[in-house]
Amino acid sequence: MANLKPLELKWGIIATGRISGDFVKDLLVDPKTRDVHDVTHKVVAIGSRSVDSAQKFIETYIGGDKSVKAYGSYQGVYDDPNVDAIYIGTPHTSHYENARDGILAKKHVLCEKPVTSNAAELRSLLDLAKENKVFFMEALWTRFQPLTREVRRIADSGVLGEPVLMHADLAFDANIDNIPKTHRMLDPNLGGGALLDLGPYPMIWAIVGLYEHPSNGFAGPSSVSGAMVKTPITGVDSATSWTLTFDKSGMQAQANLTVSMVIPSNQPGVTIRYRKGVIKVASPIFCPKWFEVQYFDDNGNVWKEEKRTYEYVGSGWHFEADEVARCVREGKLQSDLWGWDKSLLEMETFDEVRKQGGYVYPPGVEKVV
Ligand SMILES: NC(=O)C1=CN([C@@H]2O[C@H](COP(=O)(O)OP(=O)(O)OC[C@H]3O[C@@H](n4cnc5c(N)ncnc54)[C@H](OP(=O)(O)O)[C@@H]3O)[C@@H](O)[C@H]2O)C=CC1
Ligand SMILES: O=C1OC[C@@H](O)[C@H](O)[C@H]1O
Repeated sequence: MANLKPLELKWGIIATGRISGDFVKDLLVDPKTRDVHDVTHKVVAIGSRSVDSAQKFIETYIGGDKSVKAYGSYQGVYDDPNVDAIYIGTPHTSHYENARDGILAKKHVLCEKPVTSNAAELRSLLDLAKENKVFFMEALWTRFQPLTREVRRIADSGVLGEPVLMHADLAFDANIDNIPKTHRMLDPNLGGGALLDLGPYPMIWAIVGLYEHPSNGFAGPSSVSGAMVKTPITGVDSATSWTLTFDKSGMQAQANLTVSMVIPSNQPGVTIRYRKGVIKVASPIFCPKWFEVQYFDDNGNVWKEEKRTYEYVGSGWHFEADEVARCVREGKLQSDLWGWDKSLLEMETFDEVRKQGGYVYPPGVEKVV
């Protein structure tokens, strides 16, 4: 790797909201600060519904760099021959159309979470990515952070035995009594609610902890059971709980997952309980900075404990960007770490939990059913 000339991936950014700014700040961090020498990133185009917003974004985040093109439409970015890959930072319910248009223009795509509004939209995008031979990935940034890779390595080593039970929780206070009903967290037309916005994070930990565990062998859950609390403000879920049972291939384990957008604390994080120990991952679970492992003796007493902490320049979104660049360099259509099967498991789970919870999108939201 270190001997290769670094690949410079040229990015076009779709939308100028909060997460696009966070992502671009991380793209501009020198990869060497995280010991990455095989890929680099360059932002070459910004697309917005308003050219003024695109220009303002360039001034705010890219120091007014005149070489970056500002477009008053997303299509301008898709059509720009200088763009290799697009990053989609629009609300959930636009992801399908933005990704489709980008793929049809033969751009590689990194699309924010949740990747689509439902599993049918995602399946349609995966077919299109295959047909057009472009890389496609949901921006589940947590999966690429060094902490998550290390949790996987320890679990894979077998030292903790099989997983049995896990809990992953993410909550924050979205101030729903005071934001407009048209805000993306509240508006069902924008896929509002806790499940779609926060649910990808408990899911990534269930996938890392149970689905990916060697004794499960990537078998899907045998059951999904969920319940929702709906806010009277717009009817979207303010809190949701769901349970996944993994017992199709020898391992017998359950994930209990919870999200809320009305609690101002994101404790308790993630706990994965194995037959011979436990891994506790700190909150916030989308970008934890430490985890600890307890090792049990034959009587279930702790005989060893260790804690690992992580620090790096930037906020943690650059690791997913590095993964995109490496996959593009290798001609891959999907990532080994967050492949299409995982986004599909996430979206199929959300479809089922919404069905059980009685959350029906308004007509026209789902572009593929
Ligand atoms: N990975 C992470 O850590 C995070 C991921 N996210 C994900 O990113 C996506 C965007 O979230 P966030 O940045 O907070 O949202 P914002 O509301 O801050 O920004 C969304 C942007 O999308 C564009 N847009 C296009 N259509 C619409 C529409 N109908 N209504 C509003 N905006 C629209 C706008 O950009 P323009 O005017 O330039 O076209 C807008 O600025 C969500 O899917 C969310 O789940 C969000 C936060 C953190
Ligand atoms: O991805 C996210 O992570 C952090 C939350 O604040 C945000 O609402 C969500 O979109």
